[in-house]
Amino acid sequence: MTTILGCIADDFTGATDLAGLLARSGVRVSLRIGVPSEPPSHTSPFEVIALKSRTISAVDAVSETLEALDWLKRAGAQRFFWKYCSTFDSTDAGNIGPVAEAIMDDLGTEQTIYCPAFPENGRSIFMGNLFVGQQLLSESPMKNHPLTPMCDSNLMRLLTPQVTRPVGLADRLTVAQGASALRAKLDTLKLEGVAHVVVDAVADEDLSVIAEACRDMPLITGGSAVAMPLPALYLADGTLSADAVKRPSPKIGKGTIILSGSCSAMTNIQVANHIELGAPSYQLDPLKIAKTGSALVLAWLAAQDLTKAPLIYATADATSVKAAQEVLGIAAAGNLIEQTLSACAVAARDAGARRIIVAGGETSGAVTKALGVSQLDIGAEIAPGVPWTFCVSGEVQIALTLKSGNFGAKTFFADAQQKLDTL
Ligand SMILES: Nc1ncnc2c1ncn2[C@@H]1O[C@H](COP(=O)(O)OP(=O)(O)OP(=O)(O)O)[C@@H](O)[C@H]1O
Ligand SMILES: O=C(O)[C@@H](O)C(=O)CO
Repeated sequence: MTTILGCIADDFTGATDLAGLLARSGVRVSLRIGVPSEPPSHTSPFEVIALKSRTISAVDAVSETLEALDWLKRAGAQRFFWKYCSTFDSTDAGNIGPVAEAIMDDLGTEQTIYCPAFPENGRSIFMGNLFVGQQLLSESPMKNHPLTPMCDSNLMRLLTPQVTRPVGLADRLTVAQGASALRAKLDTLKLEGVAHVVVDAVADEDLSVIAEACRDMPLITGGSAVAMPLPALYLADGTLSADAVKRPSPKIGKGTIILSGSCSAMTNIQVANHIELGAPSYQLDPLKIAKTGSALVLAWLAAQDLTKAPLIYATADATSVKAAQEVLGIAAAGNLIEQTLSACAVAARDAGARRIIVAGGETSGAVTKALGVSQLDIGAEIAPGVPWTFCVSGEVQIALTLKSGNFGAKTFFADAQQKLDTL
């Protein structure tokens, strides 16, 4: 089936988040891990390519994104979506702007929008400032993120140094007037030479207005939520045929492993809750692993009953993370954890785990690569932006969920298992 919307995400949990929100409409969504080496075949109307480009150099991020764009064009897509984090995570060098400009240049389009708002998960934008719940981004726990600490909340200020063309704002007062008013504002800004427009949104109704106003733009950029209304719009006008429905979920065995490399505030709560509920757990300490390697945790894992959903986690508070980073370096500490959790994922699968729950975007990127997964079918959502996915790893069918650091309820790990039992 021809691809209607080609999507590129800068991390793996972000990709499943986007795919899950698109799949809410009931349409088939396919997620590719990295740019497929094969030319497009058996494609879905919505294709999402997951990159791990959030924290790599802008030059590399641009080159990987353009490769993904080329594959999606060959799949038939004429409209594209560039997905980054709902908390606008980027390093000081910043990949979001350079990637957007490279896609715009390739498509020959003069303007795009930036809307990371995800109201269901507490991310809203007002007068260009991004909020997490009631806090400004820079005052939220995102200020302590291990890889991309966010110390400014103003999206225009964050974006301007990342791009070469002018940045502007379509504020909530315009969005509240509806799609025609927003389109008119975008046209005015375009005449003024504004290529990059941050668009305010504080509620799902705003996202519907934005999607309607921007649905024909060659490129939309943002968090997953602004893409959510698009399938219904494409179904309504016949761009998408009604037979593009999702496949039923396969039955998956009970063996489960939970791997958490996220240090977000929410994951810390979820890990604590799962331990309180009595699940077997093993805490990874980067400083110890640097000295002794992963043999100890692998031995612990080999002795576990996988039907009890054991949890292996590096999740820690900001002070412990900083202490490890000071000794090992930020990237090295992260890599060490990612490699260890990846080795645990493969060992657990080989020992019979068929349900693999991963917390953290970078962590998910590493684990998915180690599992050799290349394509995922998107199933039911466990929490907003976190779907179960189904894929083949090492010739066995597994269910995999990749949880964004801050997503999911306190009981997410139990919720995930229950959800699969009810499918
Ligand atoms: N105890 C620790 N000390 C130092 N670094 C750690 C520790 N635990 C995890 N890390 C690293 O911190 C990073 C966390 O990033 P990751 O993207 O996985 O989670 P997240 O940012 O919470 O998730 P998301 O990107 O989905 O919001 C990873 O590179 C991980 O290896
Ligand atoms: O948008 C979000 O918050 C998530 O999908 C994400 O990108 C986490 O890495």
